[in-house]
Amino acid sequence: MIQKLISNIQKTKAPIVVGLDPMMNYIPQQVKEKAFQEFGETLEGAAEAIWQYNKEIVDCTCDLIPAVKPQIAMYEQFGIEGMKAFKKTVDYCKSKGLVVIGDVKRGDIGSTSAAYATGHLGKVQVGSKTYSAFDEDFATVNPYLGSDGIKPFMEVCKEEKKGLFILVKTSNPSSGEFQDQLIDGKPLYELVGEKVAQWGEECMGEQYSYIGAVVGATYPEMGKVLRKVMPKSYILVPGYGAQGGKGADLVHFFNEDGLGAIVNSSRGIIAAYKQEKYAKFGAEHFGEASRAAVEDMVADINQALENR
Ligand SMILES: O=c1ccn([C@@H]2O[C@H](COP(=O)(O)O)[C@@H](O)[C@H]2O)c(=O)[nH]1
Repeated sequence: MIQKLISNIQKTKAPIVVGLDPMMNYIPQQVKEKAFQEFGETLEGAAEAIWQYNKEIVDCTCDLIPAVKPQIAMYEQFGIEGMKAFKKTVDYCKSKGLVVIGDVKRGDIGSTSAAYATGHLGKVQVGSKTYSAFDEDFATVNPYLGSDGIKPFMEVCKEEKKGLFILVKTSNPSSGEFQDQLIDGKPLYELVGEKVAQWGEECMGEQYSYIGAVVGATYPEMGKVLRKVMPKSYILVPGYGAQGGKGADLVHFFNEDGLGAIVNSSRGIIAAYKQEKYAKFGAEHFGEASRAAVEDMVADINQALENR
């Protein structure tokens, strides 16, 4: 799957991922009204609105982008109906040739991690039959329970040719409270980065490992260090746009080959129609506003890479 991600990035010349984080207040009124007319103001109605909103954004952007990152929390809050919209979104994006990164941030004791890995990346056994439940291509994983929480995910990735992005240095303002703590003079995020590089060696694709890392765009200096610590790991970089990250901050997340990083923007793309810059599209043409925001993001990052 890492090879498909790289080939999609090369084909589109867009080292970006669109975050499908469909919060209700981003969904235009006309989409919600139509869904509520059909299903009422119910969890099913909310899930239908999410699905229609995602579908329009994907239809308007899929030829420009290599991958999407649905954030499971935005679906899970609507219970089973929300999870059905999550699954429908995953399947639809895959049918459009996109790589799907499930932002699920799982990780637990070994036996529980094994079940998470089966559900999101693997196949579950039911009697004599097996089923792929959610079937994303990559999943985000929290490493802070240690190796036994990660190994079951790695095993499933090896079997299924899927991949992981392991949280190393997150983009949020308080990520340093724990992640920057020094242990024998080294910050914890660097130790986790070293571990990711080690795990990655066991899981090599042709050029890059299918065990990648998450490093926030909001910490470019740390990104520069971590790029060197994990030379063969793809870095998923959230924090562009709504959290303040810009193309110029991101050049050191990439390797000299122009590969090695994929930058996420969620609100900046899916709610672009609410920004002054894209207001001309109006809520009616929210998908076209997202398309314009994708074009601008790709140009910003590629220009920064050309000028480095
Ligand atoms: O360190 C991290 C890890 C994950 N995220 C997720 O990425 C998106 C960011 O959304 P924006 O709207 O582009 O800010 C969201 O799903 C987060 O849960 C992150 O931001 N930082």
